[in-house]
Amino acid sequence: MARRPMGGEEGGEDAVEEKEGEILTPEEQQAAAEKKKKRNQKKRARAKKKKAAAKALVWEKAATLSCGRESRLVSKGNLGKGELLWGTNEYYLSVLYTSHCGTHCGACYAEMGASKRWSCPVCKSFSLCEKCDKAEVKEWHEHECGLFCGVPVGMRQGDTDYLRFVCRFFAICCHGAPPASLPGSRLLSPTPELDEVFKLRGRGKSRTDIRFLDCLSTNEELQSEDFRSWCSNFAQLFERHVKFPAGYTVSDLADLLMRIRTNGLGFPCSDKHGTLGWSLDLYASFLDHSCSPNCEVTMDDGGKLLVRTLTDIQDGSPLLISYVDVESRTPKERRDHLFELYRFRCSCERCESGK
Ligand SMILES: C[S@@+](CC[C@H](N)C(=O)[O-])C[C@H]1O[C@@H](n2cnc3c(N)ncnc32)[C@H](O)[C@@H]1O
Repeated sequence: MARRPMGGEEGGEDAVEEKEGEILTPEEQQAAAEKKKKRNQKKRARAKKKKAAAKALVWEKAATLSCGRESRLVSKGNLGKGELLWGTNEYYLSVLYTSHCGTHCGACYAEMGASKRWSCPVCKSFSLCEKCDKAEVKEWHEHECGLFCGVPVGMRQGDTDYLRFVCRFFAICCHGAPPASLPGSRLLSPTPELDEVFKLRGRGKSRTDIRFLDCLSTNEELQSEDFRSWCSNFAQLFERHVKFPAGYTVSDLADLLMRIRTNGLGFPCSDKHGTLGWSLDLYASFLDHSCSPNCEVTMDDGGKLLVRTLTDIQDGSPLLISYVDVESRTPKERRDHLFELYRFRCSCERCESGK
């Protein structure tokens, strides 16, 4: 029987079919309405997905990754003071400081207080607030929890930031990215511009699917002998107790620990808010430091990492944040502090001019 489209463009999503020249029976009307409802649901889901993808890529509108031996983010177009450049929790791998594990939610990082709902009875290092207490989060946490509890008790005592970070990283390598309600759900998304950095830095084959971690610098020659041997001992001990992702070696892990120290971003990354923990972020970890920054990184209540401009910025200028509180320190104290924490000698304009 010939059909004609109704309600919308010919053959379009909203088309409801009816028999030509006939009045539809109530059953047919109901079936047509059902069909239309389903089509609209699909359409809305597609639009939502598209919107989420556009939102996640918002940084691309504001910045370009300039690749080379030194890589950095530079502005794309002129930017105004106070502009939000990007904000998402989907691209970072993070941990709370050990002292905050029982007081802050392990998914959104909000302080829990009375809203604390769940604490992992096995590792006792991961809690969830009422909002984030979801089955899929607990299920995914079991992967990292199993790794954490597989190492000797001595390794789990005291400060466990590095250990928890490595457990989360291994869990992602072996079991895939966390669900959307945990940070880092898009860490395994393809990032062609990072492939470019990777190639330019001559790092050979990527060790894991979280490629940006291989791109970041280790500043190995500037690390202290003590820290280098700590990294190497940690990696060897870890290997004795935990199965490594295929192709990943003890020396890859020792390098990762150095990268954490050199590139870890405290969040919220400003001394006035205090720091809850730290992360390595696929994009923000390519922001260079300046003692007179033009951007700042903070975190919102839902755990999104926000990058905002502090000044007007001209097209093609580097986007610069301050890794430490600079105003309360003399130039020498600033430089020493940066070296102590991040192992690099600051060569920003302000330091070069001795101010
Ligand atoms: C978080 S990364 C930023 C991305 C980095 N430029 C890269 O190529 O991977 C931090 C590293 O960048 C370099 N860096 C950032 N800001 C700097 C500055 N003001 N002076 C000298 N080196 C800097 C240092 O090597 C530092 O360890």
